Amino acid sequence: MRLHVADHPLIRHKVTVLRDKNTKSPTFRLLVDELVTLLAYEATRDVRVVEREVETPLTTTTGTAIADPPPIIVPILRAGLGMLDGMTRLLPSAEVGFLGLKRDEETLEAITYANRLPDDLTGRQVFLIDPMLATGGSLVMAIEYVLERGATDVTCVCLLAAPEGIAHVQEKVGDRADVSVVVAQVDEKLNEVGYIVPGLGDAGDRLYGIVDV
Ligand SMILES: O=P(O)(O)OC[C@H]1O[C@H](OP(=O)(O)OP(=O)(O)O)[C@H](O)[C@@H]1O
Ligand SMILES: O=c1cc[nH]c(=O)[nH]1
Ligand SMILES: [Mg+2]
Repeated sequence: MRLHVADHPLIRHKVTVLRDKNTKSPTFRLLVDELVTLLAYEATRDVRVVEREVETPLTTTTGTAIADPPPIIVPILRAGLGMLDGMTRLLPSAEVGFLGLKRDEETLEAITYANRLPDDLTGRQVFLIDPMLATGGSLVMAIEYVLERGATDVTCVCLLAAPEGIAHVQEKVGDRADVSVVVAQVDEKLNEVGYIVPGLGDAGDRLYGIVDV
């Protein structure tokens, strides 16, 4: 697994406002969207492309186009939905699949409750989006899900990660070079109930305002 931690003052500034417990859902949603745009720039560095001829007003030259079939973006519901618009803005030709995972807050194990993805993902490039990588259980489940269906290039885009979660993903994925994690910031640790510290709380609740769904 490859790990890329974005290190940019604008990203740090926006994450700081996200962390603030007084930041309300409308601002939180806006900031998540802006952060995805900044992170997606790095996360799409290896997006598959082909050469494409283009006629300028002066001549013909060789340019670049997103390859076909296009990548598949998979938001991990609920919180990952907050990152979807930002990703599709940069990759408008991408297809979108959905994976609903909910962490059991007692056992900290992820449970799948929804799946709207093709069974056959042979050779496809997939972008998994979820703001929080805590124990890593949810992300590992999502990565295994798409790899088992044949995906060959998986990029995970997260906002905050705990070192424990990164280690867990690393252990499960091993040295596969076609799985990468791009994250805005790596936090200090997980607390005793599996929350990222300092973190930002429950990303789904903060995005959508509903607690305990
Ligand atoms: O790394 P983990 O320990 O698995 O935790 C991270 C997961 O927890 C959050 O989702 P949650 O289960 O709260 O669902 P939600 O998006 O519906 O709030 C988050 O969006 C991740 O999917
Ligand atoms: O800190 C955490 C951990 C899991 N899920 C969240 O939304 N936040
Ligand atoms: Mg949640």
